[in-house]
Amino acid sequence: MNREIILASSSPRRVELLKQIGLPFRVFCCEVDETPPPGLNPGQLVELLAERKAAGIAGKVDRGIVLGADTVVVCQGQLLGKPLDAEDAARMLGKLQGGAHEVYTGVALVEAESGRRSVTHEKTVVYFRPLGENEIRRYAATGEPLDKAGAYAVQGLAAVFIHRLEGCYTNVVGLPLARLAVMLKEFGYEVL
Ligand SMILES: Cc1cn([C@H]2C[C@H](O)[C@@H](COP(=O)(O)OP(=O)(O)OP(=O)(O)O)O2)c(=O)[nH]c1=O
Repeated sequence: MNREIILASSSPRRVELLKQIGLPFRVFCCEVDETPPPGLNPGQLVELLAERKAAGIAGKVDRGIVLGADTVVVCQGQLLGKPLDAEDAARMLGKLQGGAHEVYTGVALVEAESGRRSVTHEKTVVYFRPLGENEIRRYAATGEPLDKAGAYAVQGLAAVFIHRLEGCYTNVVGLPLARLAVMLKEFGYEVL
């Protein structure tokens, strides 16, 4: 029988993605220190933060598989987290428009009983069409960008900005589901 999955995330997008594949799970999240040590590349950074989130909860529960994740956007070598406000969102979107950028999501599984861990990340390349200043300003004013890495939601209104994507779509939303299924299988957990 499959063990309980505990999602160590406050992200409603990750909740929706897990529901999409019919996994029974509960949410248990706590604040973790998201300040990274210097010198990490984006893949190492998202893995570290995903692992911190999962390990923090695994220490608080008796049993189950704890899932942590973290998403960042990288544009021309620069890391874009969540925007501070609409103005910051417009600045980020100005960088993203008319070109390609990468979205990295780190995924960590920690088995509470044994402490066994599996950590990895996935990268997707996203292409924005050129955007006008008014379009950027109006999108920033919708509020959609505010809690999203890189100041956009591919699953929302920003779908009209994205003309091409290389790699896993759900990775951009915040959790690479195909990768997750493979990781869970290593823990003896069958999604199907
Ligand atoms: C690029 C992109 C990001 N995002 C979201 C996914 C993540 O929820 C968020 C990045 O922030 P994260 O720090 O990865 O996650 P979170 O703060 O929402 O939740 P928690 O730390 O509790 O796990 O941006 C989208 O929803 N759509 C997109 O297209």
